[in-house]
Parts: sequence; structure tokens; C-alpha cells
Amino acid sequence: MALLSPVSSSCLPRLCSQLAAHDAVVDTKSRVCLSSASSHLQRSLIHKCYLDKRESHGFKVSASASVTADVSTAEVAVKSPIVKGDTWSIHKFGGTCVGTAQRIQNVANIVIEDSSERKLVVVSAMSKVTDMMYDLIEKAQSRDDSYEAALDAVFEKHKLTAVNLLDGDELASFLSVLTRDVHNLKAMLRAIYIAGHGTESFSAFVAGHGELWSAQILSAVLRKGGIDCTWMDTRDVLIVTPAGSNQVDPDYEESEQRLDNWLSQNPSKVVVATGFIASTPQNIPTTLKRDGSDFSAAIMGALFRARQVTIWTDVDGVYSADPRKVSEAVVLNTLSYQEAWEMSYFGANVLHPRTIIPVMQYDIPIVIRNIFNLSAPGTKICRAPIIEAEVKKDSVAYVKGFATIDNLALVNVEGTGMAGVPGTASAIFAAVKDVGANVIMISQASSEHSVCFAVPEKEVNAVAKALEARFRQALSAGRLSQVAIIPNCSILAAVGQKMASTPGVSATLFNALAKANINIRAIAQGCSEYNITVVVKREDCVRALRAVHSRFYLSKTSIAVGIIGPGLIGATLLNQLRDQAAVLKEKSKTDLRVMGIIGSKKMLLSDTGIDLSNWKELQNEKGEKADLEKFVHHVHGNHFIPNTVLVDCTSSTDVADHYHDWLHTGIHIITPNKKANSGPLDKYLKLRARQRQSFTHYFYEATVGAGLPIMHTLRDLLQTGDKIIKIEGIFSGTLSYIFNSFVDTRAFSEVVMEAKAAGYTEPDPRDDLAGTDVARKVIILARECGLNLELSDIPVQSLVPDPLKETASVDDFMQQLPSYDSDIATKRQAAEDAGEVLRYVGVVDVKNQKGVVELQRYKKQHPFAQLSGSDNIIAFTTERYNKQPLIVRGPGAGAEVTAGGVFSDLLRLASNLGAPSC
Ligand SMILES: NC(=O)C1=CN([C@@H]2O[C@H](COP(=O)(O)OP(=O)(O)OC[C@H]3O[C@@H](n4cnc5c(N)ncnc54)[C@H](OP(=O)(O)O)[C@@H]3O)[C@@H](O)[C@H]2O)C=CC1
Ligand SMILES: N[C@@H](CC=O)C(=O)O
Ligand code: NA
Repeated sequence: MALLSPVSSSCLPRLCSQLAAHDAVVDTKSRVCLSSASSHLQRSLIHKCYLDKRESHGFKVSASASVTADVSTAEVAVKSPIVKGDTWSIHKFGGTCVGTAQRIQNVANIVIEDSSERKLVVVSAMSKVTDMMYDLIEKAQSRDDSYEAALDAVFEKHKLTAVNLLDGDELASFLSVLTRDVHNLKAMLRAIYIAGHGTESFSAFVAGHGELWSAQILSAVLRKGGIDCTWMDTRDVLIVTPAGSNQVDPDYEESEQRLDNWLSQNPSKVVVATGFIASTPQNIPTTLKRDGSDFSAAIMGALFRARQVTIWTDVDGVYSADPRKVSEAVVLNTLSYQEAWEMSYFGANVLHPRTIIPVMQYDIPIVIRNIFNLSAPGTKICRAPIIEAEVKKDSVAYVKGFATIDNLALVNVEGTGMAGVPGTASAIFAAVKDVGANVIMISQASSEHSVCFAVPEKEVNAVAKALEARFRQALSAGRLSQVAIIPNCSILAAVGQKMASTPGVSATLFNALAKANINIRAIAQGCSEYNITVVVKREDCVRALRAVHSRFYLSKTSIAVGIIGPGLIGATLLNQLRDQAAVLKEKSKTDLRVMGIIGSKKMLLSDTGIDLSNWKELQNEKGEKADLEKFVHHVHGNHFIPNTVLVDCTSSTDVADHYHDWLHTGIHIITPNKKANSGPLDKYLKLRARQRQSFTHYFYEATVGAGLPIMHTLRDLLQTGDKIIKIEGIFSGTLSYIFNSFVDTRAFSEVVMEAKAAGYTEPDPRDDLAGTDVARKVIILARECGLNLELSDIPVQSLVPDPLKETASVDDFMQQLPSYDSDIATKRQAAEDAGEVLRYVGVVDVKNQKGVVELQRYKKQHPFAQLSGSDNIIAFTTERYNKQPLIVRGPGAGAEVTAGGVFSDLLRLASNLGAPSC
């Protein structure tokens, strides 16, 4: 309240007339009350008229009402500000928020915590109460006398809640109101019971009691907390008129007048108002129908010209996508009013568009907050699209969210007779309208040869029939070729106010879908610029949603990784991934998320990504029985990341046999396992064909020379048009190590043991000693060069002593090996005596279409004699590298280098899927 003290009595008439011109009320004791004037008027009156010109007008102004004027002449008090304006903040609490006594207390605490000068709190009925009230009417109408007991239950619920929260006069007063109301309701329900019928307004009257009681309880709880609070029966204020089915339009003018009156009589700083209910212009109780309480809060926000409307709910805000489908969906900080409309159309957990309209005209923001998580700031829906700080200024910044609609069918009306014929579209959609179908999306290419549109699946047959009937003549004359139905479709929409004016948004969207191998059936984008809609197959929809969401909201390239075989190489790879993950995310926007690890006995699955710092402990604690099918299904299908790669770190043929099917379902494969590429030729050729058809990637750098860039080099040579003449070299790290270390008096078995301990050998070292491992590498290279060779086509010289070839276990073999040391020692000595060394080499003779694997003797000056440790050396003789071969040399076995080779394939995959280069 502000006090105006006229310095001279001559000022009073002037002041009063000025205030009267602004609808202010002058009371009988010459007090001037501004309660019916707007806050704007009040401010301008005080600041402009009286403060600035007080000398000429002769007024003094005291800002506080507590100052009593001591004037000899007249005294004018400006009562209030019980006025509307931005001192008011509106809160709305739904039924769940006031579902129990404890929750009502929480609501009261939240209201008390809000530091706004004035607060209007809109409440729904306690949860389930509205349904209970409608049920009473239903029962009474159908002459079911259990309505009485049901009403008693409603009474008890509210009585118990009040008893828990209130005491003394407040409790007594509420209970007497409740008793009176219930008594009246009983009488009314009895009347309905007798008549067997109740009107709609009667239902509205009965149903609205839930709000009346919750508002009164909350208001009493606030008073108990020391707050100056009153409650508002919004039926006294809010006037609405019916507007079509299940909708009403607020009468703002009438409501505003009633609100002004109400405020002039109820000066409290905190008001608890009933949501959902209102009156007709004839003062008949009614409701705001669907989403009623949110709508009440928005209308009140507009009537009060409030600072903000906060809608309290049980989610953290509006998500960038349905969090049940995309577990990495994020809560949006801000949405424009238009974006909120778009999202709500697609069923996102946003306010009904109707709720946004009242506040939009006064630029009042709506904030959606979680009552169960007060630390979450919620989502602010306001006018200007605010670019979120965490998102950079690129196309990504302008997409706010993604939403989907399922159970749709596309209808495609096609024919050459449509082009340039005015009225075709009108005839099509008139036919659709005639069967009452709702068109959800329309797309027509400018060639005008087809019009395609989406309708709910359940309506599509009627639509097709209507179109066939309508265009029977055109169809039989061939002017229209078909009315085709494409069932099982879904719509995926990207929403963002500024996205369409930003180059690159649709490219990014389509690119993400293409990378996830998702086919787009139709596209629509209006020039509203808020929404790009694509139609995809229903079974692809969630994957599509995840693909685009991860493209816009996660790292640029997110790949779900499944590790099969966490043995020496697999475990080393996991460690390397653990150490490098953050750098990759930061520098190349690549998120390699390990969603599962499977060995031959146990597997560990995660929905969000395994913590690689303690996966072994997790596997022990939470691991389950290995099941490869379930594993693959989990990694590929059960999460938010659209791209999947399986990394096979086993040496198993069984696992390799699955590659074909995995590639077919869009899974990429990376492996150091040589079995698939060196197995039966026809299987290999089918595998490669499948991989090309399915647009998947299959990388296997580590199968030859471990981490050395052998496959990569060969592919580059081939793809750039070079012709390979010969590839020869030392392809076995194990055998290289053995012959590099097998010197002087050392025993052969001893160096084999060392190679095994160093992690160079195959899981079964006989694969190395028998030359099979080298033969496989020769086959892999030969096939890469286009030679159709089988493993059996490669003559192999085995170093496994004949008697040990059939030895059952690796351990037995290793134990018995020393007995045969002398055989190989003799060969080595013979070479040395000739100034030569033994080297185990492989050759791919492309020119003559053959390969060979053999133990050779080389002069000590030969490059193959210069190696050390587990070095491989591979020489490519090609048309371009003819005089001097291209040579790759370095350690060709061991855990770190091999895992490193697998890792580099993963990065190659990421880069093929769109990751930027560093
Ligand atoms: N060592 C090296 O320097 C190089 C190795 N390679 C290749 O790397 C691969 C792995 O070698 P390495 O790590 O030494 O082998 P390991 O024997 O250490 O590991 C093999 C892993 O595969 C698992 N496994 C076996 N069969 C299956 C199956 N059917 N399903 C699921 N998991 C299975 C094993 O699980 P469990 O333990 O539970 O049985 C184990 O975890 C091999 O193909 C090898 O040729 C390639 C280049 C160099
Ligand atoms: N056992 C193999 C490992 C690499 O393929 C070797 O020794 O080269
Ligand atoms: Na390699």
C-alpha cells in the first residue's frame, strides 16, 4: 500500500479525478484505492504524476502504507497493490503433487520458498479424486447405490489428510465445510439416483469438489505456516464458453473484471486457486476439460500478467526425445512457444498447445519442473529461442528435440494424369475427409506424378477404398496408375524453431539416418521452419530416433561396441579403450561405448556402457551365462546408439561363422581372428558379397602383421589402381622371434616357451609352428589380391614334430616338445655353417596365382636376416614399386600391438561413420 498525502486540500479533487479516470476507487473516507487499477497505472501514477510533479500538484508520497499521514488538510491513501502484474508468480500443482498429506506439505514448503512478492497457486484435486467423483455420478446414474459408500471414501480421504495437516480452528473449519459439501453432494446424488440421469453441468459441479477441497486444505496449511493466504473458487472468476468438442474458450474480458473484483475483496499475498473448474457466462459450473489445471494456470498467468507460470510435475522437464526410447535423451533448458507446440503434437511430455496460448500473448514464460527433484532447473518455455550455452553454433544448435508417431500408413496416389491438372489434390483430400480420416503428413514432389500422405493405420483401408471409388474412371483409363498403401510406417520429426533457416540441418539428419542404414520413405518440411518430418518403416523407427538423437546430442559418432573374447588381445584392447575414451570423445567426437563383453562361459551386459576400469570385477559380480545370441541382440538392439560393431577377439570358427548374418543385420565387424577370411572360399566370397550389399564395414587389419599396416597398405595400393605382383615376407611374429632368438646353445623348445609367454603365439602354439597361421595370412592376402585360393592350395612346411601333431592339449605339447629339440637344432647348425640363417617365410605369388609357406635359408646380409624380436617384414612388389619393393617392418605379434591394430580399425570405422579427423 502506498500513501498519498496531499499537501493542500485543493489537490484532492484533482487527484481523485485523475484516479477516477483510471478506474481507481475512492472510498468514503477519502481514501483512494488502486486495487482495481493495473500495476502499471499504479506505478505511473505514483512515479509520474505525484513524485515528479509533487510541487506543482502539491502531493507527498510515502511508499509504505504503514506511514500515517499527518496532514492538516485531507488525507488520501492509495490502497493495495493488490494488483496484477509481474510481482505475481503462478504455480500449478497436479494431482500427484497433492496426492498425500506429506506431498501437500511439500507443496506448501515450495510455495513458502518462492521469494516472489505475490503468488497464485493453482491446485488439482488430490490424485484419483476426480476419477472418484466421476465414478460417483456414474454409479448414481446407473442406480448403483454403492455411490454412498464411494462418497464416504472420498470424505474419509480428505478428512484424514486434513487431520494429518491441520489442527485447531483451521481443522474444525475445513471439516465443517467438508461435511456440509458431502452432505449436499449426497442429496444431489440421491436425486440423480432417483432420476437415473444427471446433466453435464451437474457432473462438472460434482467433479470440481476435489479441487475445492485440495485448495482449501493447502491454503489452510500455508496459513498454518504463517503465510497470509486465502483461497479462490475459480468458478467466481474464470468464465469460459464451449468451443467445439471437449474444448472451451476463456472469456478474458469478463474473467478479468471478475478477478479485479475478487482481488479488491481478497488482499492476501498468496492465493490458492482451484484448477480445472470454471463457470459459464450464465454462472453454471463447468470444467476446462482435458489438461484442465494446466490451462487454468496459464489463463491465470495471463489474467494476472504474471512474471512466470511454473507447472510442477513428476519429470525433470521436456526431453530432447522420449527417454523411454532414447535413454540418453537430455532435458531441454529452453523451448520457444512454437517448439513446445510442435513437440506436444508428437506426444512429448509438454503442455497442450492450448495451454501455451494464454501466456504467449503476454510473453509470460512457463517453466516445467519436477516436484520430486527440486535440484533440476526444469524446462523454460518462452518466446525467444535461446541457443543453449552447451550447444555450439552449428546446425546442431537449432534442433531441439525429436519425436515419433507410430501406427501410420502411407497412401501413394500415382499417375501421369495428375501433373498439371488443377483440383487433383483437392479431390484426393476431399475423399479422405469424407471418411473422416486425419491426414498427418503430406508430401508431393514437384513432378506432380504422385501425392503421398500419412494417415493412422486404422483409417487407411477406408481411405484407399474412398480414393479408388473417387478415381475409378481415372484408374481404369490409366490416368492414375495406382492408389498404393504402404503399411507399418512411423513418422520421425526433428523440431527446432530456427533449424530450417540453418544450412546443413537436414543434411545432418539424413546423413545420420543413412549411416544407420535406415531407408526414408517420404519427407515433409513446411516453410514454418519448425519441423522436418520423415517417414520410415515402423521397425526402424526407434533406431532412427536414436541415430538422429545421438547425431545431434551425443558425440558426432557413437558406436555400440561388443567385445567377443576378452582374452589376451581382447583384454588389452579394453584397457586401451579405457585409457583413450576421453581423448576420442573430446578430439574426434567419437564415443566408443562398450555395451557387452562375452567370453566362452560368461558375459557382461550394460544398457549404458560398461565401466572399463573394473569390467573384470563387474563380470564376476554381475556376469551372466554366455549366450551369444542374447549378447548380439543386446548390443545391437537394446540401447540408444544406432551403430553397432562386434569385435571378435577369439580364434573361434564358430564365432566367425556368424559374421555373415551379423553383417546382414547392419552390424559392423572388426577382428584379429583369421578364421573367416582363411576358411572355405565360397563362405568367404559370400561374406564379402553380403558385406557390400549391406553397406556395412568389415575390418581385419590385425589378422596379418598384427598392428602393422599391412591390410591397409594393400587396400590402398589396390584401390588406387596399382597391380600387385608379389607379396613375400616373414608373417609370423612367433616364428620370427623363435628364429631370431634360437642362437648359440639355446634350445628350440625354450624359445617357443618364451614366445608363448610373450603373447606372440596363437592360443594354440602348434598353429604357429605348423605354419598354419602363416598359411592363413598368405590366404588372406591372396584373396585380398583377388586370388581364389583355398587354404589347402598352400603348401606348408610344418615345424611340429610328427609324433606331436596329434597331441591332445597345448600343455602336453609344450611338455613333450623338448624331446625333439635336436631335430631343428641340426637344421639351424647346418645353415649357420653355411653363413646363413633360418627364416620362415610366406609368399603370395599373384602373377602365378599361388602361395607358399616354407622354412628358407638366407644369407646373413639379407634383410630377412636383420630382424629382431617378433619383427615381421613384408615386401610388396607391384607395378609401381617394382625395382624396390614397398617394405613394412616391425613387431608383428604381441598383445599391445595387436590390440592397437584392432583399435585403429575401430577408429577407421568411426571415421567411415562420420567422425571428424583430428
Ligand atoms: N597374439 C597375437 O599377437 C595376435 C593374435 N591375433 C589373434 O587374436 C585372437 C585372440 O588371441 P588371444 O587373445 O591371444 O587369445 P586368447 O586365448 O587369449 O583369448 C581368446 C578369447 O576368446 C574367448 N573365446 C573362445 N571361444 C569363444 C566363443 N565361442 N565365444 C566367446 N568367446 C570365446 C576366450 O574365452 P574364455 O577364456 O572364456 O575361453 C578368450 O577370452 C586370435 O584369433 C589370434 O589369432 C592376431 C594377431 C596377433
Ligand atoms: N601368432 C601370430 C600372431 C599374429 O597373428 C604370430 O605369431 O604372428
Ligand atoms: Na596388420
